Amino acid sequence: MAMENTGGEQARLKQLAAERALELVEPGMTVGLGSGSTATLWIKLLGEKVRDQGLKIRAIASSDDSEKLGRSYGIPITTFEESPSLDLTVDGADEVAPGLALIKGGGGKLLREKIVASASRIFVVVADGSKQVEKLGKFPLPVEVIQMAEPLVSRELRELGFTPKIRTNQDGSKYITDEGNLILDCSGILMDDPAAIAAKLDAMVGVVEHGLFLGIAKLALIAQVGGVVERTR
Ligand SMILES: O=C[C@H](O)[C@H](O)[C@H](O)COP(=O)(O)O
Repeated sequence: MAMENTGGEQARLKQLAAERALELVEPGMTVGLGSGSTATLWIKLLGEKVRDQGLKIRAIASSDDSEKLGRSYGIPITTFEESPSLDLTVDGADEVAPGLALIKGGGGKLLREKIVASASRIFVVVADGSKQVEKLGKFPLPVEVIQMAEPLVSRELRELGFTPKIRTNQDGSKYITDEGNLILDCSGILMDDPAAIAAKLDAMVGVVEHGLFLGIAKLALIAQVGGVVERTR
């Protein structure tokens, strides 16, 4: 276990999960490109297949960064107008709990990630073993909010028992999402009933989206020292 915690070993495990997920891609598919370090490894592998082996796919990206990366390999980027549903999306997660309940959004991309994931026939999570938890919530839950509503939403989140913190950049400025909103990182609750919390967040005016992905993932590819474990819902 100790080895899994070292940065180099964690990077190797992420790569293993990404490699396994590449096996799921078939010619002709429309795929969703996730965001974050693990999804990035998968996009690079996919991009190499497109660039070097002529694999024919189309993609919709869950962030500006992933779209740019995909385009750099020549992956054709499409839209929901042209392709209303996706065959497969591969994305990372910050926490993976039983039932494939997830916290996502550590990189701030949760809004488009959830749109892309929800439009996918198969949503696959790629992660190293450190992301597995029994209960969600040790990783602060990212909640994307409209800027002017932040004080109101923060108050409601505190009433629920969360400690919300506005996400900032390294220079101390507020982190702004690809869609121009703020992220509140909400700590303080280990979730016995994530669905109940999701319902409360969904009902808050000013909340654009939150990082609880429940009932969306069909498969998780979790890379551990012994190999890649497949977990289904
Ligand atoms: O907003 C970011 C995404 O939800 C990422 O997929 C998540 O934070 C996991 O990222 P990583 O693979 O870098 O741990």
